[in-house]
Amino acid sequence: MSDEADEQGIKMVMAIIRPDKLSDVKTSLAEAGAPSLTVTNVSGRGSQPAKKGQWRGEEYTVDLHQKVKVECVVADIPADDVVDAIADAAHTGEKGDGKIFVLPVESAVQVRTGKEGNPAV
Ligand SMILES: Nc1ncnc2c1ncn2[C@@H]1O[C@H](COP(=O)(O)OP(=O)(O)OP(=O)(O)O)[C@@H](O)[C@H]1O
Repeated sequence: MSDEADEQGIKMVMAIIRPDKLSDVKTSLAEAGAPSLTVTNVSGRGSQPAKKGQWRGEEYTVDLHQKVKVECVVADIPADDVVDAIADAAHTGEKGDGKIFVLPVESAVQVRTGKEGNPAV
């Protein structure tokens, strides 16, 4: 474990990314040594402009965009490394690339073994 990871405790890196970047992000996380993750389909709003459409002559606005939420909890790997891995893989430079948040995690339990804390992650 690196000194940085030793001091950080358990962190959750939560990223909202483009769905079509999920595959690259998974590869990047595995290469960074953080292959475990949870993925959820979400919709959300940032600065990405709303989309206008028409249905049966009526105009409608879609202000929520389809995104993917990736949650990755780490203890032995610096959260910064995980953030970099996701940011590199998810970047296009266009509006709507998403955001990454880092949250402290109070505790963790591995259900199968009953291990707690860092070893559970
Ligand atoms: N402050 C926030 N709180 C919660 N979710 C957010 C927040 N900002 C962005 N998101 C989520 O991230 C998704 C992508 O955001 P988006 O990339 O549009 O953010 P932005 O940084 O405001 O804009 P851009 O990268 O286009 O300049 C949103 O659809 C939303 O799900």
